Amino acid sequence: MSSDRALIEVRSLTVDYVGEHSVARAVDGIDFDIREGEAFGLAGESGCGKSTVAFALARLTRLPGLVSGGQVRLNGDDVLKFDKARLKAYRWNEVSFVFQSAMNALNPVISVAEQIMDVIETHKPELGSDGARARAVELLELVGIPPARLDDFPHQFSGGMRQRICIAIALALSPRLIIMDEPTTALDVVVQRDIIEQIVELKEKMGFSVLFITHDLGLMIEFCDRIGVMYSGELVEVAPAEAILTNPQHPYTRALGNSFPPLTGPRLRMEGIPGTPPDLRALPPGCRFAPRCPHAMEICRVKAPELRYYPEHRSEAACHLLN
Ligand SMILES: Nc1ncnc2c1ncn2[C@@H]1O[C@H](COP(=O)(O)OP(=O)(O)OP(=O)(O)O)[C@@H](O)[C@H]1O
Repeated sequence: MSSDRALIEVRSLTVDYVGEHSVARAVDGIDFDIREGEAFGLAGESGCGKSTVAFALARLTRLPGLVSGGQVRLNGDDVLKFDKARLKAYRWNEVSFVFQSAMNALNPVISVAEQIMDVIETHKPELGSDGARARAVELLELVGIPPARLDDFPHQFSGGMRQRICIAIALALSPRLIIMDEPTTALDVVVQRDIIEQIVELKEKMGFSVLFITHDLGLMIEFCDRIGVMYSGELVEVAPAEAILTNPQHPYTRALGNSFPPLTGPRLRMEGIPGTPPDLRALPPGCRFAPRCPHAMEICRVKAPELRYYPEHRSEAACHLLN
């Protein structure tokens, strides 16, 4: 169950990719909260900045990427200002990650036991080797892998099982937030769904929050409590998943929804979104979606709309049409 209390508060987060001759602002001053126990999804077309946000939250931004402004607050402390020692405690203990390629990051010549225990022993040396092994057994059971396989090597597992092992490692220190960036994209649809259902179950049982990124909007709507829709480095709508599905406010959210197959009902012909997102180095004035928006008005081309809360729709949206 998610609460109304914020676990992570993102404020005016800005991330640039610095080139020799230009700067691309991949994330431009975004604000959102991830609440305790909630699954928060980030949606949007490829290149809109989702992974850049995930990396910034985890303090994993690397050059040419540069967090150039804003805050990521955990219990009021700014994660972006953590020193090395605090960062060590933050990673794995408070936040952990499962990326699409995570399963390939497992070392093929080191047993699963050692790889799980390594994370535990590094961060909780007081448990000792026996304690770490007992925890590893517990974790494998949690993600549905028979503990008898603890001493096997990654190559002896299927892709789906390797990804479950990565989830077990991410859960090892009972973090409060797990960042999942396309965690199941490389897997077949049935395995994807199994794994996501298991994550939901674990989330309910253990109470952690999830930041979930996937190209599969249907899966996101099913799995997430709230969804933030990004376009061109900005959040254009933040709302409960159900509202994103049934009552989207921003024309981009609507267009995104129409470009995905429906969760249920007859198969319809999908409409792609005409046009392409703007070049981050040459953004249009006004609303960034205006050049592609079927409803664009004069004001949209000159004045950028602000993200505002519309209680009647339970949605925050940035669109002049709503004013
Ligand atoms: N290392 C980099 N150097 C320069 N630009 C980058 C770099 N990484 C990402 N970008 C740019 O930043 C923008 C945001 O990229 P990001 O990967 O965060 O988007 P995304 O929404 O996660 O996309 P996808 O769904 O394809 O993963 C894109 O325009 C991308 O080209």
